[in-house]
Amino acid sequence: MNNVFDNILGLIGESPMVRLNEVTKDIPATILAKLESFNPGHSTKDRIALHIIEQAERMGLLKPGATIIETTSGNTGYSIAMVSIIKGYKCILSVSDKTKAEKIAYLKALGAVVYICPANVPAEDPRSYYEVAKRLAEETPNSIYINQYFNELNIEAHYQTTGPEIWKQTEGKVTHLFACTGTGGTLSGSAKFLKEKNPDIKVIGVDADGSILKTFHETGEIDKSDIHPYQIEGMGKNLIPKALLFDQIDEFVRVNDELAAYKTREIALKEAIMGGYTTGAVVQGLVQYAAENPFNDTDLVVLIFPDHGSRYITKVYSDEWMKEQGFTNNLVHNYDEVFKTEHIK
Ligand SMILES: Cc1ncc(COP(=O)(O)O)c(C=O)c1O
Repeated sequence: MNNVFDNILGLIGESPMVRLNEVTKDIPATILAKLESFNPGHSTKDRIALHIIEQAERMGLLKPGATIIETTSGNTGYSIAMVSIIKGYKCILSVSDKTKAEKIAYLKALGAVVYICPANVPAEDPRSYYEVAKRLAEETPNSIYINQYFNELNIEAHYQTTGPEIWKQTEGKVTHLFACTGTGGTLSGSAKFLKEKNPDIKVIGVDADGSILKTFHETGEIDKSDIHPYQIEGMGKNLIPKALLFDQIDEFVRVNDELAAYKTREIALKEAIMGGYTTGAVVQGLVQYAAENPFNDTDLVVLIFPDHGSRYITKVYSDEWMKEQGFTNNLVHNYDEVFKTEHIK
């Protein structure tokens, strides 16, 4: 039999790449997007969920009927819930209240128990999703806490899969790698592998306006004045994750909610790739970087597109949501022309 798998987990990894032809056409380099939405859980987080859970099994930490606990903005939760079903574990997730209802519905559809916690409290506040997950892990017998922000297996998952895939897919010709950083695992693990192959590869992290990561990379200091609420889910942080290897990253660019939102919509309209909000953010990061650091036609740039747009239907893909945010100053599209819906009565 060909292309047949024992269960859904067999489909994790080996995500395809697609050339961007329109949204980056002013940049002379070859730009390839690695589409992590082709994982069965529709995001890059399938890789870490499978790797961390299987590593825990190998170490004898997971007994039958165990409970797996995690903090997540949605994607990691979906992936853990998916792996838990196939492997017979229970799954408890604490999520931020920035997470849209449809993302939570996805988690519940896969049998997860979900705790919704306030986003805009310090990480050490007992109501934060970090602290809630920690408490639940302490209170629940026969449980493990994945702790993706502080788990080095998060980096290892990408070191063993995403990095080698990028090397193989580009036949070793990749010159630049861009990814949004949340836990930092995707970029750190991929970068570590790729820089071992070729130390000249430039690695650029995309941070959120409202997050401390870019300043920390440049100064080694946490600047609390950087911190403010923002809308993009899954990237940027108000703490320093251990899964982020700052020394593997050459530079950070910081993108804001508004420009990332326009770019997400533009990618859907011009490339027919309906990515999540951080898909727009990574392309926006490339555009900003390219304005300061010109590329040439021998450069081969890989962008990680972390997840699928179906999880953002009531957010960045909702015209009403865009207008509520004040994101109406779109230089690329005329809202009335492009975002028009006609009702025939
Ligand atoms: C939508 C989305 N994009 C990007 C990222 C960043 O990936 P990483 O945590 O590996 O840095 C995440 C992580 O939570 C995410 O959910």
